[in-house]
Amino acid sequence: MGEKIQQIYEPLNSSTAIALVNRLGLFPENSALTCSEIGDGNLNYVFHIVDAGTGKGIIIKQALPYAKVVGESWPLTLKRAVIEANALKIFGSFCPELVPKVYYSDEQLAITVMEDLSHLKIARTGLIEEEEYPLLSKHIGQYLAKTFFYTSDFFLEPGKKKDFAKQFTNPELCKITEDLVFSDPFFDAETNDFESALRQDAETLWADEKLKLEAAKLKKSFMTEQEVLLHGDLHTGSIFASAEETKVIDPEFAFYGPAGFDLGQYLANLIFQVISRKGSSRENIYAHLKEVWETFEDEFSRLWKEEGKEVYCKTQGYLEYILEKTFTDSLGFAGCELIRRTIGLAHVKDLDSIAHEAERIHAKRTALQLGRALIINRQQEARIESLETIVKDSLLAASLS
Ligand SMILES: Nc1ncnc2c1ncn2[C@@H]1O[C@H](COP(=O)(O)OP(=O)(O)O)[C@@H](O)[C@H]1O
Ligand SMILES: CSC[C@H]1O[C@H](OP(=O)(O)O)[C@H](O)[C@@H]1O
Repeated sequence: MGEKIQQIYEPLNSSTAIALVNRLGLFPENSALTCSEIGDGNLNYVFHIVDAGTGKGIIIKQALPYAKVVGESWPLTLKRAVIEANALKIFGSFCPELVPKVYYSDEQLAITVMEDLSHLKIARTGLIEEEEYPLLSKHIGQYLAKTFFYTSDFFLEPGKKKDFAKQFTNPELCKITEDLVFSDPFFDAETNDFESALRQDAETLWADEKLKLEAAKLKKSFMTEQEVLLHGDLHTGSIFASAEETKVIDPEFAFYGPAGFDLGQYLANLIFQVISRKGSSRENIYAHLKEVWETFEDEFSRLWKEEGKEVYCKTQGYLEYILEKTFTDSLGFAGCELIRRTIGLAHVKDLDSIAHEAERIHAKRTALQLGRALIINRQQEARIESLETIVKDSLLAASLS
């Protein structure tokens, strides 16, 4: 790889992106390079540079000094790029087959140059098209188990873990989640975004003190429990997939937080598929819900038994306590994600793309009811089988209402 090039920040365009990869020597000299900006996320630029001769590509992701989805009125730290590059490197060291390779990163330019995954499809898009991903949830279960275990106090020397926690202090991006996931959807906040047909449902939710107390507890957990290095935004739009491969991208929200958060976001985004699908095609998603938890549980338990360094790892019942806490928390976090993506800022295509208005509103109402049920009942539903039951009960209740 070429030497480090000192830069001052400027947003790239196609020609400066090509000039950059040439300076870095990432393609053979005189390659015929083309570049297009393909970013479809809320926050950043993504440049896809392809060598027309070989078809080989590379990705440059660049943070903008503001949130792209809102514009310059929402300034946002460029430091998220260095957080993302470092998180990709750390997660890639635990599960190289599940994370894109980082070729180069530059804090000043706020860029990460990484492996081109264009041969894969964003899992959300593929799931909406009802493509089957037989290995997706097994891979995500393994990813969650390894990133959880190897960044936790069960494996790391306590000083090293605290160094990591300091390195991944990410206050501005955490604040986005604190507001958009844990606060705004539970109040009549300006950022909320929903169709007028859902106003009554939103108002009922804002008046629900029992629900708000539980949301407050989950927010506190998110803000105070430094258990593991989280991805921080593990929805199905942050995962590339095919029938054989899975790659987790976009960890710019990475920070030390409660272990159940990533799992909860993944579960919730699968649940959007249960809600938006009809009939027997839901079964495939129920299988994913079970698979991700069971793989996580098996792999995490194996790592704990074989490599656990914490003195209490051999104490009867401690592993079971940690697993139960993680699962229970994940249900609560999943509930917040379901509510947030339905009436808060930054929706999901799974629901928004339902063309028929009455069906779409019905699906969104179901997501709200299910989100509430998961948050309120998370302590009583400590088994994976109960998750399928609670989802099925909510679908049934919604169809009767
Ligand atoms: N490594 C990659 N290879 C190919 N395409 C990518 C890669 N990373 C991102 N993309 C494309 O860019 C889009 C936005 O990337 P993402 O990291 O999610 O950005 P944001 O942080 O703005 O959400 C993805 O949905 C995908 O289409
Ligand atoms: C104004 S940020 C909203 C939303 O955007 C992020 O998603 P992504 O980077 O995957 O597009 C994250 O989920 C934030 O909550």
